[in-house]
Amino acid sequence: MSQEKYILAFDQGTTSSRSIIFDHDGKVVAVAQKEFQQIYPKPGWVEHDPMEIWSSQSATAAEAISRADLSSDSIAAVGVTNQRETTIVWDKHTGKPVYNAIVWQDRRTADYCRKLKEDGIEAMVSEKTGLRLDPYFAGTKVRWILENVKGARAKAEAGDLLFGTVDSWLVWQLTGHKVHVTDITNASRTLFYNIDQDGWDDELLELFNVPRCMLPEIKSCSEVYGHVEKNLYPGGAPIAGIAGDQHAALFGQACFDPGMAKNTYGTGCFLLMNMGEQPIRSKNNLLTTVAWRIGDKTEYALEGSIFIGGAVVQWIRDELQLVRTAQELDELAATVEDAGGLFLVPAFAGLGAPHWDPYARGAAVGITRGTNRAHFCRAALESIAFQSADLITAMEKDSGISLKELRVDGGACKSDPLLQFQADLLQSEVIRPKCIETTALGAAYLAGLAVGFWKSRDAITKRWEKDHSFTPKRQAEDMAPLTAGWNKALERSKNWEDEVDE
Ligand SMILES: Nc1ncnc2c1ncn2[C@@H]1O[C@H](COP(=O)(O)OP(=O)(O)O)[C@@H](O)[C@H]1O
Ligand SMILES: O=P(O)(O)OC[C@H](O)CO
Repeated sequence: MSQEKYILAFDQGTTSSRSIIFDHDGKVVAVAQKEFQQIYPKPGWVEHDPMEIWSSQSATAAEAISRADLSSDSIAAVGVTNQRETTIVWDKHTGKPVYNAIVWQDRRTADYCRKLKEDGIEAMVSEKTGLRLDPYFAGTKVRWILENVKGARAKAEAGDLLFGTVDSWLVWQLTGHKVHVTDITNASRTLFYNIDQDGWDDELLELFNVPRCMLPEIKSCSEVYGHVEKNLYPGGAPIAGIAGDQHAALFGQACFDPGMAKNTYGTGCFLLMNMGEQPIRSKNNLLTTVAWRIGDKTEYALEGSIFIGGAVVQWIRDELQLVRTAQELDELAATVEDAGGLFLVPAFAGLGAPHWDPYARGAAVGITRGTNRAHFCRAALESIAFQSADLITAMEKDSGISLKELRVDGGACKSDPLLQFQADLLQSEVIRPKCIETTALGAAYLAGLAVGFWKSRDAITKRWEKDHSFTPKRQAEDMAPLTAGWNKALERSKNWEDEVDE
């Protein structure tokens, strides 16, 4: 067994839990991954079982440690990164969740958000939080649980229930129900966090009718929060880094200077641009979010969030069953030059930035007698790139920066046809790094910095390595009609559902 030290990152994503062990060079030593059940109780609703989130995550930790043939004491620190906004409420005495986790994609609070908007509340909420009144964020989900789960409100008010995003839930479990914390990036996605005053906001808590005593303590992204219980893996290791997955990916991509941006092509797509030490407000329907806090220094980012990215590939594979694997979809998409006039708008969970329409639903338009399987595959990949390009247009307007290069990561960035089309649409360079597990890597770096495993950000910048660069092959004027077609298709998908609540 090795005597060297390593960092273990817990990457709790929307569709799977992963544990990845990194060495001092930031190289992957072992990976273990476990998918878990997606629960769709009604159209527009998405839930996870919090106990399965925990059991899948802890099982992968044990498996990764065993695959690398390490003992728990070889782990210098643990970093935690997570699907954000997904909301869990549990009983602090029994440790049992009072309801399933309500997932970030869940639209059940759309009508409530609409009512608040009609009451003219959104400007106040956006001003305080940098977010929007959209079912995406945790706040209205917590309220839904308190309103709809029998006995929950009374228990919450008596101080018997705790709320947490997935990071809080994992740390609570890892520490044997002792530590109830969150980090500032996850806090900044709740609708309870005041971005200027840097703390939970009483006016917002009152608006959503959520007792303050349920909330976790807000911490930085890189410090020791507690230690893993002895009977768990890796027993005794310090938990020393926490960040929401998109913030961790920005860190893992070494986007440390203002203007540097990354796009993660996972279940959804999330584009973040480092904005430095000022929380710049978007005028183009993006979000202002905390990039990270290390020590006393907080840095901010502008974010564009797309709800369905790589998930459209899964949909083609699992629901339409046009292909057996994502790789087959890439290969088939590469057999045609274009989508033959087909546009697919995967608004399955409404539209996120920059449209923010929880009532939008998926649309496929431009179908002709000649439309075939390959066109569907190609249109699916193109839809991911079109949505991302919409974010970049908004971000360039907000930041005044014309993006010269985009760093990419996440499962779907393995797709060459997707990244080539993205470069053509953006007319800029799209760069895939050697390590595309940048989310886990970012969490590992945050944990490693806290315990002195790595000394500085320079050490991280030096370790970032390019794998492949996609440069535009088509002219801007060739792409313009495609963008026009996409915009027409988008309009067809908007404002489709009338009601989302029960
Ligand atoms: N070769 C590929 N081409 C296109 N999409 C892919 C490919 N491989 C994986 N994906 C997509 O990547 C997504 C998974 O990425 P991942 O970063 O693991 O997601 P998450 O962290 O959101 O669970 C899936 O939606 C899958 O369809
Ligand atoms: O699980 P992912 O990687 O799709 O990320 C989900 C996001 O954090 C939701 O905001």
